Amino acid sequence: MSRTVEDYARGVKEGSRAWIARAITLVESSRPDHRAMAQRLLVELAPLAGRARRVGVTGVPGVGKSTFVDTLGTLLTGRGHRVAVLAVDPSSTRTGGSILGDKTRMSRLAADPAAFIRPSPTSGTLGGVAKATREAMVVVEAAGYDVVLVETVGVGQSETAVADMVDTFLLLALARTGDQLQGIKKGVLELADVIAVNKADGPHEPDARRAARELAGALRLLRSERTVPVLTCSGLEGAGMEELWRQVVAHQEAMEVSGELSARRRAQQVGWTWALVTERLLAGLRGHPEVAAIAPEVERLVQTGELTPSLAADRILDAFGHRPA
Ligand SMILES: Nc1nc2c(ncn2[C@@H]2O[C@H](COP(=O)(O)OP(=O)(O)OP(=O)(O)O)[C@@H](O)[C@H]2O)c(=O)[nH]1
Repeated sequence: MSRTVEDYARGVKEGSRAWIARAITLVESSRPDHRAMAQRLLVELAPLAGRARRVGVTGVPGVGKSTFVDTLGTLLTGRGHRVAVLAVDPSSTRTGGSILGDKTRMSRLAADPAAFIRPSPTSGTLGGVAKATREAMVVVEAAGYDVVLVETVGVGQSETAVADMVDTFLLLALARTGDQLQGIKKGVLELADVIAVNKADGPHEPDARRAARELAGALRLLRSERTVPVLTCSGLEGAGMEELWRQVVAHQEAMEVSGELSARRRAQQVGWTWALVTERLLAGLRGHPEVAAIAPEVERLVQTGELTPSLAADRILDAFGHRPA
């Protein structure tokens, strides 16, 4: 018997883990009939979504994201929250396997009935992966998860994609000797709402504190318009985690008071709409038979220098039938 949108909606609303997982698989699917069902499901679930704290977590591989999310998530479920962990890992589309959101690396949370972990979708472009994660967020929120942690690793534009879907963007950093900003992309620093130097434990603690001070100083020069809290924490031992969550909540409460939170979410929805338009236009262009028919020859002519890239672009857009004025 085939599943109906009503089956999915009922299962998700009841908080059934199996139905939540199936619903996310549905929104990840690129099959046209699945896509149509997924959109109907999302319309059904949307009124129940939007009440969670949405937090992005980024940091270079090795910074300890899995351990951190495991500890933070466990702290929060211990306080009665229901925590969903999602991930955006565009590299998984190439390797076919997502490390982010891997349950075996979040052993406590994986066994926690108040938590739901979903690894990154592994098909499509960053745009496609981000779309699926955004829609998965609607599913988990409708199912009653009131904290959504979205993990990402700094590949390509993935941090921007995640910052565009959360309320608070948290950057995990490591204490390094010398230039503390080395290895952290400037663009990521600009996106961060809260920064924590992780692995501040044992013999590393003084280094981590020093790194946090230096980072805070550097940020004041970089971003004079608002102060970003720079803390230290240990995902492994738990030190600093409560204070870190307090700062995340403080960031969101300040935004709620100023009206910025709803403005941010509205702007994200509009930005998201245009991202979808771009994504679909590009997919339409690539799949267009006349474009496909001339593309190899146009590319050859560009390579031999017989056609300039600009004239080549005109030809491709002509074939698509959408040459801009
Ligand atoms: N001392 C210390 N080590 C940590 C801490 N958190 C993680 N580690 C260690 O750092 C290594 C990497 O940790 P993971 O949690 O797997 O994180 P990751 O490599 O960033 O992996 P991703 O989840 O892909 O980001 C492991 O050997 C952990 O034991 C911490 O707070 N303190």
